[in-house]
Order: sequence, then structure tokens, then C-alpha cells
Amino acid sequence: MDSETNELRQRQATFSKELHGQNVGEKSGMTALLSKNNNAQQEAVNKYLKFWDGKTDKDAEDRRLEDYNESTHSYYNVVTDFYEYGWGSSFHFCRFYKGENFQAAVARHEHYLAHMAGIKEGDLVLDVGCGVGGPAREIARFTNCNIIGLNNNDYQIEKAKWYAKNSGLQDHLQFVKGDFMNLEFEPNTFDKVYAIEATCHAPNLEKCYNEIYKVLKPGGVFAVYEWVMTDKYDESNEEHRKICYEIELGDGIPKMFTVDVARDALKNCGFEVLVDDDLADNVDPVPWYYPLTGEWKYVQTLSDIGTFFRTSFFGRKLTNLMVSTLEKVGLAPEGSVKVTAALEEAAVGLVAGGRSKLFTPMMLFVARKPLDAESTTTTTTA
Ligand SMILES: CC(C)=CCC[C@@H](C)[C@H]1CC[C@H]2C3=C(CC[C@]12C)[C@@]1(C)CC[C@H](O)C[C@@H]1CC3
Ligand SMILES: C[S@@+](CC[C@H](N)C(=O)[O-])C[C@H]1O[C@@H](n2cnc3c(N)ncnc32)[C@H](O)[C@@H]1O
Repeated sequence: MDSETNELRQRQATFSKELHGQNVGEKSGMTALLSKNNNAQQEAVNKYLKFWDGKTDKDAEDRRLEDYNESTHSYYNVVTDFYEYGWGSSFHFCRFYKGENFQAAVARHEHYLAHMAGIKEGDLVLDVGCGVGGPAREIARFTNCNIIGLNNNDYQIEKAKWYAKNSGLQDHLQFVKGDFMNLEFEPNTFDKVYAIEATCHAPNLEKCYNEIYKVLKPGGVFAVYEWVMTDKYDESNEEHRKICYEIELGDGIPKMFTVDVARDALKNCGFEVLVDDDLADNVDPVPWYYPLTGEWKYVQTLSDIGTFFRTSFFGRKLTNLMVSTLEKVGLAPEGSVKVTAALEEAAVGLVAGGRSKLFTPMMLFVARKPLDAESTTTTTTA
């Protein structure tokens, strides 16, 4: 590891301990938020929002792309507790069947990816951008495989380790710090690699996918639920660009890429693309974005009412009011309200993107590294 990366890692790890404290697994959601270090929280919020100045010109975009590691690390430092409070420990969307509750739908979405990747017992699997390990725990149980979760957020790694230990899955799961733009594993290490709504944070998809290609064994399979702008998206259309900017700002994404860019990136790396399917492009009676719409007609089971209340428009307003009151009286760390405002932009942009079909969070690609692939690959520059 070069000295610059080592210094960045040390700084992020030290900052994470200052912001989140010790024994991070024992608290989650609002109790975790209220125990943050006040000064560190303000620094994290400022680092996340540093280049989000409303500008969408190329220079502004380039600044965000250049700053991707620190801004994404900061984004997840400040949103992870909100994600766990309002969504759970799998940080992704999913399709819903009539009568299916939220957690079952989330798990099925993870099972489906494991199935499409052909993950089987004993496989060594890499989870790229593993969050707090929700999908890794589910897929390890579903397939009895062994998963290494890679993440550039220290707080989430500590939580993932805590959850794995408390789920009795520590023999199947490891979680390590790393940047998917520069994977430090040996070439040809993994039988399978998957990524669930994570590589969209990459400043250059082809370089990210090339890192994944490199660490896959020849014949190994990469499966991804990718966030992309669809073929309907027109960057020169102001309304389209506004929706895209809301998604970028609210979700800590330096630049949203189109489906063509993702598809070409896979092919340019040398992958054989086996599946290329937008799962959101189905006529589902319950749309993937329903939890963010506030439309109660979509709630499928009693157990969903709690989750849906928090994710709904009214529930988000109530959370914003609660957090702003707690911040005013000094119980919530300063900057928390800015986070809820950014998350509101995310919700608005994601629903608009889903309704208009300009955006999908579940562009499924399944790609295989050819059996006769060179043992190492050249890496493209970012
Ligand atoms: C950021 C990426 C690539 C994926 C994350 C997808 C989703 C899990 C999140 C996107 C927007 C998030 C929001 C919330 C939970 C997680 C998301 C749906 C909240 C509902 C959490 C509670 C807050 O009060 C409101 C948030 C709105 C956005
Ligand atoms: C929306 S979360 C999804 C997490 C997990 N896949 C899930 O479905 O629960 C995106 C994840 O990608 C991670 N991430 C973002 N940029 C990264 C990078 N450059 N290297 C490694 N992980 C990264 C974030 O820290 C976060 O854990």
C-alpha cells in the first residue's frame, strides 16, 4: 500500500473512532446518532457536502469525482444511523410481491443475486461495498459460502463485524477496509464477486470493474445491482438533470452514469456479459420506490407499518422535526438536520427517477471472466 493511502486510512480510522466512539455495534439508529461527537459530526457533514454547491457543470462534477473517497466515507459516516433507523441493515432497494413484507422482499432480492451469480457452498466470494453486512449475512446463510466484505467506511466495517459475531456467522464472514478503485487482493482470488448498490459511488466504472475482473478467478462470475440512469435519461433536459442531481447529492454519488456506460465498461474489461436486465422494468403491482412515496395502499403487511411510517413523506417530516429539536437543545450533534435535508433530496429524486423510469437501482448485470483470461490485467487510469 502506498504511503498516501496508508495515511488516508489512518486518518479515516482515527476520525471514525472520534466520531462514533467505541463498541459501535451496541447502538444503532437514533441512539447511535445521539452519542456522536459533536465537533466530529460537523466535520463529517462539511466533508460530505463540501462540493455539493448546486452546480452541475463539468468543473463541479470533476471536483466531486476527485473527492470521491473522502466524500463517500463522510456520507456514510453521517447517514448510516439514519439508514438503520429507517430501513434496516441491508442498504438497498428491492422488488415487492403482493402480500410480501419488506424484510422478506429485501432478503429475496439478495437470494436472487446469489442465485444469478451461481454462488455455491464453499465458494470464496467478495462483497464489494458491503455496508453493515446485511446482504453478506443473508447470502452466507442462503448458500453456505465464505464472504469477504470490502468497505471504505470504518464505522460500517466495525458494525458488520459486530453483527456477524452476534449472528454466529463469523466463520463465514470477514470484513476489511479497502477502496474498490484499487483492490489489494491477489489476482484470480475469488470464485464470485457481487456488488449491491455500491459501485455507483465509483468515479470511473471501468476502472472499478477492471479491479473486480483482476481479482476474479478465470471462469469466475461478477453479479451487480447497479444504479444507472436509463436510456430515457437526457442530460441536456433540465428536469432530468435536476432529478439526477438530487439522486447524486442525497446518496453521496459523485456522478450517476448511464446504463450504456456500465454496459460498455464491463465489455471493455473483457467480461462476457451473461445477463443484462433492468429488474425495475417490470410491471410490478408494488413499485420498488413505494416506501418513499407515502402511499399507504402499497403496504402489504402489518409488520411493514413501522418501517413504512418512517420512510413515508410524513414520517420523514416528523423525523426532521425531531432531529432539529434535539439539535437545538444540544442532544443531537450539530449538522444532523443538514443530513435529514440531504436524505429528503434523495427520497424525492429517487421517487421521481423511479416513476419516470429515468433511473433504476437494480440494473442487473451478470458477467463472467473468460476461462482463458490472462492471469493479470492492465488497469485503466481513473
Ligand atoms: C446510496 C445508495 C447507492 C443506496 C442506498 C439505497 C437506500 C437504502 C437509501 C436511499 C435513500 C435512503 C433514505 C432512507 C433510508 C435508506 C435509503 C432508502 C431514509 C428513509 C432513512 C430515514 C430518514 O428519516 C429518511 C431517509 C430518506 C432516504
Ligand atoms: C448503499 S451502500 C450498500 C451496502 C450493501 N451493499 C447493502 O446492500 O447493504 C453502499 C456501500 O458502498 C460502500 N462504498 C462506497 N464507496 C466505496 C469505495 N470506494 N470502496 C469500497 N466501498 C465503498 C459504502 O461504504 C457502503 O457500504
